[in-house]
Amino acid sequence: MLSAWNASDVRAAEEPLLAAGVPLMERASFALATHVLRDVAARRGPVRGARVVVLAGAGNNGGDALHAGAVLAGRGLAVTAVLVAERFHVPGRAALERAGGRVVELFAAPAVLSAVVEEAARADALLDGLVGIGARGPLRSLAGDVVGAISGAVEGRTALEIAPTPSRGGAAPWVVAVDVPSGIGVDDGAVPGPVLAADRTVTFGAPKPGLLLPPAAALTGEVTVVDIGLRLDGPPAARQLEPVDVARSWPVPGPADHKYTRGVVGVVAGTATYPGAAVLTTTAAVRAGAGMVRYRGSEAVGRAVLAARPEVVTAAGRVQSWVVGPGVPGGPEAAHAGEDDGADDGQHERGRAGLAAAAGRLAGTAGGPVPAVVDAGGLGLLDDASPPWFVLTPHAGELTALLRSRGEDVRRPDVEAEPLRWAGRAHELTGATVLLKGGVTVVVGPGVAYAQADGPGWLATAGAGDVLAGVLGAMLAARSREVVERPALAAEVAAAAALVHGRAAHRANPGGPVAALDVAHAVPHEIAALVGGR
Ligand SMILES: NC(=O)C1=CN([C@@H]2O[C@H](COP(=O)(O)OP(=O)(O)OC[C@H]3O[C@@H](n4cnc5c(N)ncnc54)[C@H](O)[C@@H]3O)[C@@H](O)[C@H]2O)[C@@H](O)CC1
Ligand SMILES: [K+]
Repeated sequence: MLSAWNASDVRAAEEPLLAAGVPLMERASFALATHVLRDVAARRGPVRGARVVVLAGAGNNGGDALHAGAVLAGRGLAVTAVLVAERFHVPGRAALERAGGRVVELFAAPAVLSAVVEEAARADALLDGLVGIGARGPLRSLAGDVVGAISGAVEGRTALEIAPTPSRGGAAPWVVAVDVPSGIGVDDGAVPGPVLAADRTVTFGAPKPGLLLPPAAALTGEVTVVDIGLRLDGPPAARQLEPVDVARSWPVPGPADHKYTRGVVGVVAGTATYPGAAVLTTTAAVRAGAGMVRYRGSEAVGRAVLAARPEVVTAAGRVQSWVVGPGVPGGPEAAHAGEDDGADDGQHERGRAGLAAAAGRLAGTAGGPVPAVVDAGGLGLLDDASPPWFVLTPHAGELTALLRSRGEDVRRPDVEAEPLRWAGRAHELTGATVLLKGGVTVVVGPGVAYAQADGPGWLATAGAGDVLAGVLGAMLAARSREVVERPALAAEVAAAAALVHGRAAHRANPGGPVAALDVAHAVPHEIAALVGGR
């Protein structure tokens, strides 16, 4: 698992070490230079004579970059450091000059900006050391100008574009972000202004949340964490599950298991007009290893489900997790406006009953509360307060509607600009765990947040969300009681489902388009690969 800490926690961890004279900057800058050398060697062959431009800001981030530049100059690379602020890291500059590096005082002669941009565009490597964890807001003054101008000039790179893959060839410089790409929201992943998209981010001590969270996560390139000896003890601000975490916690059945110990998923999804969502959700739940899948929606849809998946049963009975809402019309706004016009095929009533059972509020149900996945039309069926073992799975549009229905003045672009903040707000307002779907999936539960970037862009296709709901339903059913008892566990399971779903999409058709049903069919193979490696 990757754990990310906020800037203030990293600073607090640095303080005692700095007070004790531990050479943190030497450690950081030496490791940074080592990674730059390795990358330049891999791309260019000989490193001697390779051209490096170092963008250095006023603080210690600039210090790291200048000291790394000094190491590179000492190895025979041609290093030019560009100082954007009158205040600069004095020992860093001195080290660089001693090693034979050249310094351009852009702050003293802003007119040389175009020459700087030209040199940067022709460089083999570009180090972005403008600001690190001391950044406040969008890049200002010359730092902003230089990033805007270089982004415009460097082939195929705009300030806000998705980071190119490390295999990107051509003449463009290899961009290495020092600690973080300068100008991102270090704690929240915001991109409030120009940011130079990096090919690699070398981050010190621990990942920062902004490296994992969208939208900034798209600008980091490969993230390399350098251990400089910091001890971070408190809870991380954001986490990212890795395959090994999911493999370790996957409930592999033993000889004593039967379908009820493995978990029964109850599904209310689809309508007679749109039965596909029900087929996808139930198929995914079956494929993800549910002990049993009960389709509890309308009869007409049930026939389509049974035709596709004869393993599914439609009779009432014990359920260990509910999946309510995929392919059911009506979201939060429709429900708020009292629009329940019958086009839902009676699914709203069935969904409400499922959610009431899951909340433990249905008279006469044995077994107590169980987890629930609440998707699409199910989101409009929620009560004012939900338990944390309900996992809401909106995309940005649905989350916006949910928030607006609860009095927040927010629009979709706001949610897209700050997904963690708004998923967190929805968690606060509803009490439920919130999984916000997107290129990077953000999950917020009580005291925990996850950011999962496991799937290809191809996964943005109709039906993919229905498959995720089914996979998550099966995973929640397998750990039903535990999820109800441990408030933060639903978020971990939801993040794990996002990982399995994303990796199954890669597996379904590596590098190419994927269809939702193919993703569902790839799920068992992905699970086998995961648990086979543990
Ligand atoms: N404390 C230490 O000794 C260590 C610090 N490290 C490095 O130091 C960095 C943090 O250093 P600092 O605390 O000096 O802060 P930064 O270097 O991140 O930035 C602070 C400086 O940038 C300017 N600035 C802030 N926001 C700006 C904006 N939006 N536009 C333009 N300029 C802006 C400020 O005027 C300030 O002078 C880390 O990210 C890391 O790279 C590492 O070397 C590890 C050890
Ligand atoms: K930086």
